[in-house]
Amino acid sequence: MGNPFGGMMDTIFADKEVLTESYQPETILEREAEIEEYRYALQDVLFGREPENVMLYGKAGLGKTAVTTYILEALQTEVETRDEADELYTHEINCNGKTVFMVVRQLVNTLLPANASEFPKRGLGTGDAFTELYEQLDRLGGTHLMVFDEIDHLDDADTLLYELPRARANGHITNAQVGIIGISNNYTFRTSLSPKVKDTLMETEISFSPYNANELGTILQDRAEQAFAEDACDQSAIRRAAALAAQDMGNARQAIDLLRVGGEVALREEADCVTDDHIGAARERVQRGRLQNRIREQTIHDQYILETIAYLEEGDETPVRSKEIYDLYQDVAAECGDDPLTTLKSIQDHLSDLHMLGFLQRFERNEGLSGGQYYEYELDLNADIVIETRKTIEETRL
Ligand SMILES: Nc1ncnc2c1ncn2[C@@H]1O[C@H](COP(=O)(O)OP(=O)(O)OP(=O)(O)O)[C@@H](O)[C@H]1O
Repeated sequence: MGNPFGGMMDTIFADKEVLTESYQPETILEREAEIEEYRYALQDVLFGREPENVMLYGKAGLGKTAVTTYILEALQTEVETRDEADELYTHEINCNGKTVFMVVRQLVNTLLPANASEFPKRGLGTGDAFTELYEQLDRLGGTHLMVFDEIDHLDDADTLLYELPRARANGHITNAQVGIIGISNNYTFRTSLSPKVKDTLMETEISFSPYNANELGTILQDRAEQAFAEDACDQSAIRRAAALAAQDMGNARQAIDLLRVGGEVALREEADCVTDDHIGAARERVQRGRLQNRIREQTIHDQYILETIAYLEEGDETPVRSKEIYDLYQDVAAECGDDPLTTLKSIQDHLSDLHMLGFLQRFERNEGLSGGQYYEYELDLNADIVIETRKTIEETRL
C-alpha cells in the first residue's frame, strides 16, 4: 500500500491559522465605540499619568480579549514614540480558580529580577505578597496595566480591587503607576462588590453586546479573505455562518468556528469551495460535539438512563413512565457490567435531575382519583447522538 498521506492536497485553505483561537486579528471590526471608550480611559498613560481603571462586561466570544490585546499593543507602540510617557508594562492574569494571594504572587513573580527566587507558595500571607508587589513596582517604576480576566471568579475580588487602585494614594508606591482592567462575563459583578470598593474604584465600564448578523458577516468576510484560497469560499457560506451564530448568541468565536469546520467539511468532500450546505453540516458537527461533551459529563447511571430512553424513543415508546424506564435501565446497566441502582425512587430522582439539566422533557399526567398523578418522560435531544456517544464511551472504557 502507498503512503496514506501521499497525494493529499488542500485546495480550500490558504492560511487556516487565521480561523483559530490563537490568531490575533490585525484589525478589530465593528467595535469602534468600545475602542473609543477604551482609548479615552487609558490615554493618561501617554502623558505619564495614572490611567483610569476599566471594567469590561460581556458574554463569551464578543471580542473583550481581542479588543484588549489590540488596544494594549497600540498603546505600547505609541508610548514608545513619546518622551513624556513612562515605560509601559502590561500583565495579564486569568483569575479563574485563584485566590487573591495566588494572583498577587503571580504578579510578583513576573516582576522579580530574572535571578531572584520565586515568591514562596506557602508560609507567607496575602499582606506579605502585596508588600513585595509594591516593592517590585517601585523598583521598576513605569506604568503597569494589570488585566484580570474572569475577575468575577476570584474568591475575594474586593481585596484586590480595594488595595491595588489605591496603592499610590495610600503611599505604598511612589515610583510607579497602576491601572486595573477587569474582564467579566457576569454583568452583575459590580453589584457583588462591597460599597467601599464601589465608591473608590471609579472605573470606566465598557459593555460588549452580542454581534448581529451584519456585524458577524463583516468579521467573517475579513477572516475568509485571508484564510481561504481564491474563490474557495462562497459568499452565501459566509452569510449562513454569520446568520446562524447571530441567531444563537451573537458570538464571534462560534461564527469563526463554523467557517473553519465548514472548510474542513468541504475539504473532506473534495469540493471546490465552501458552500452554505457545508456550513449547515458544520453546525451539526459543532452541536453534536457539544452535546456529546455534556453527556460525557453526567454520572454513569445518568448516562444509562439516557441510553435507556433513547432505545425506548427508537421503538416509538416515548413519552414513557419511570417504571418502564427502570425495567429497561436495569438491563442496560447490567449489559455494561454495572450493578443497577436498586430503587425506583432513585431512578425518579435521576430523571428529575436530567429534566432540570435540559436532557429530558417531562409531561405531567393526571388520571383523576383512580390513576393518580405521574410523569412521563422523553428525550429533549437526538436519540442517535445519545446512542452514538454511549457506544464510544463504552468502547473506550477500561
Ligand atoms: N470585533 C472583532 N473583530 C475581529 N475579530 C473578533 C472580533 N470580536 C471577536 N473576534 C474574534 O472572535 C474570537 C472570540 O473573541 P474574544 O476571545 O475576544 O472574546 P471574549 O469576549 O474575550 O470571550 P471570552 O469571555 O469567552 O474570553 C477571537 O478569535 C477574536 O479574535
